Amino acid sequence: MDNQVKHQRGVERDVIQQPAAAAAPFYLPQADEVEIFRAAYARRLPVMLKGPTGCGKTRFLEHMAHSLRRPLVTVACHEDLTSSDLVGRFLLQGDETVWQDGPLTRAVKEGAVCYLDEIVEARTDTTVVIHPLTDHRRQLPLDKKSRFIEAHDDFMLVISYNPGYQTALKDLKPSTKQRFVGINFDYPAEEIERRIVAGESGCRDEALIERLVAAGRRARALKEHGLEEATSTRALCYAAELIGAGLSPRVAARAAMVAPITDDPALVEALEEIFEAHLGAAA
Ligand SMILES: Nc1ncnc2c1ncn2[C@@H]1O[C@H](COP(=O)(O)OP(=O)(O)OP(=O)(O)O)[C@@H](O)[C@H]1O
Repeated sequence: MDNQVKHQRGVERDVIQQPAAAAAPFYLPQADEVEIFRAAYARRLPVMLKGPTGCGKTRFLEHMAHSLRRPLVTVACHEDLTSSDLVGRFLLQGDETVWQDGPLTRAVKEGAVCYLDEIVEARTDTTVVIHPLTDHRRQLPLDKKSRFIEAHDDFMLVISYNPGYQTALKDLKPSTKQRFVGINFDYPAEEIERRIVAGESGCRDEALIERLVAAGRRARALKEHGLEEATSTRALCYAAELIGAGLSPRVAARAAMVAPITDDPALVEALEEIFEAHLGAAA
């Protein structure tokens, strides 16, 4: 992707996406998320995208950043991520010590949308640096340089939060959560999910899409019966892609929606039964 520049130093896997002239990434709205996001952006309020894995949060933000013509800086947060990874640090270059901005600092300076994906995973000191950015101050503290920087007028902070993943030990503090406008996401309604799967995979066989999505949705219900991870819209899109690449629907469903999520023999059997009922025998 030539509109993406990967920065490997400072923080792993943060990605800057410049708004390309091409069409916005395909995104089908589920409810009023586009209106809420636009209103929040108009007032530069920080936003929290809440919802389970693979339900469209990242795609939504890519779409919104593109339509608002803002660059998008994405940081996949992880348990070793510290505030210095976000803000920046002094690095030794030859005999010199030079300051290198982290992805959050770059976004604050350039007026980008900064997406901290699963910030709850990061070290708690990261929430300290985002607090002054989320209120009227719109400032980023650079402790190591003993100063604050003012956010660019167009800067916006967005975090994601998966309510299913939190534990008593690992959760955002209420005082952090209430600094954000929350937008709820879930797996889309069936008709919308069919259109997403068809749109993403390019599959024109409506009957097949209908059966595949119906099967995925039944499999999703097994989350209530011990499946750790629900069958996501992403997994359904993968299955449709595999079918497009020549696999039989059953084999594609197994590869995209069974193997990655469970090894439990009883659950595998239950999933296989669902896919056989909807998609026929494996070829
Ligand atoms: N409303 C939608 N419109 C278009 N595509 C969608 C939509 N929802 C989901 N998808 C498809 O599902 C895939 C996964 O969505 P996405 O990566 O946005 O999920 P996510 O909620 O950010 O997941 P995670 O929490 O795991 O990061 C997308 O790449 C896209 O193919």
